[in-house]
Amino acid sequence: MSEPGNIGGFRPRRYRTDGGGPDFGRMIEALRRIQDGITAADAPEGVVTEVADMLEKVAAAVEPYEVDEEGMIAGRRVDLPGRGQALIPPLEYDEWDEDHVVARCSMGRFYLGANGAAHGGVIPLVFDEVLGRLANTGRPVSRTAYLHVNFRAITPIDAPLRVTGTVVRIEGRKRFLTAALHHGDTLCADGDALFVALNPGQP
Ligand SMILES: CCCCC/C=C\C/C=C\C/C=C\C/C=C\CCCC(=O)SCCNC(=O)CCNC(=O)[C@H](O)C(C)(C)COP(=O)(O)OP(=O)(O)OC[C@H]1O[C@@H](n2cnc3c(N)ncnc32)[C@H](O)[C@@H]1OP(=O)(O)O
Repeated sequence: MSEPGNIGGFRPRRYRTDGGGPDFGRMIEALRRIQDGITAADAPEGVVTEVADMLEKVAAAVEPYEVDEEGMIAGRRVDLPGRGQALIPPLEYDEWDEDHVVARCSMGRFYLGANGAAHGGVIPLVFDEVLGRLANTGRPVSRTAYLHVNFRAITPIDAPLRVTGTVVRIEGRKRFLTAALHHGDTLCADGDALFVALNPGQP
């Protein structure tokens, strides 16, 4: 299923149209490979130097095109895995409505904590992303007031994971949601969150 086109009143900016245009998704996919590849590598000195030179050239190529937040593409391409923001693991959504969401993802070496387990910080990131978008689906924009996470079992990297999110109840501006992360039948983590709808003018 493709991701919904209008979330919480935000119209995602689509840089590439059917008529062509820059392939932003390909660039972010390459960046994700770089993140995973560099994290996993123990390369010889010549390769490290060569890669550092290339990355400095990459940085110099994009820096002249810096725009303010309104003009940004990363994080706004809701049709791309992880919204085209390389911090967020590449989430693919299978089910989505105003009450629940089911998504898949796999976390590469970039997200490794230790001993094959994902870093504990990435799981709240995934929950905040999935629940934040669910909380804002068909509703005015809200922000996370709290997000409580229970780590039930290690979350393996390079393995298929399933993320579910549910809207439990809504009380005025307050939206209470729960999330779960599974690897097969194993519950790796669950959590509950409060999102509060923003008042006019609230950042
Ligand atoms: C989110 C915008 C993204 C924009 C991106 C643009 C385009 C991209 C396209 C699509 C993307 C779509 C979605 C984005 C995906 C993920 C979103 C992630 C969301 C976040 O990652 S966002 C960052 C982290 N987040 C913050 O940066 C919040 C900092 N914070 C505050 O901004 C305020 O703190 C606020 C607004 C939360 C509340 O402040 P406030 O002044 O408006 O309201 P107040 O304090 O009166 O609370 C009202 C009632 O909530 C209760 N309450 C409040 N806090 C509580 C707590 N902790 N525990 C228990 N109860 C609590 C009170 O007790 C009261 O309850 P009652 O009414 O019953 O008394």
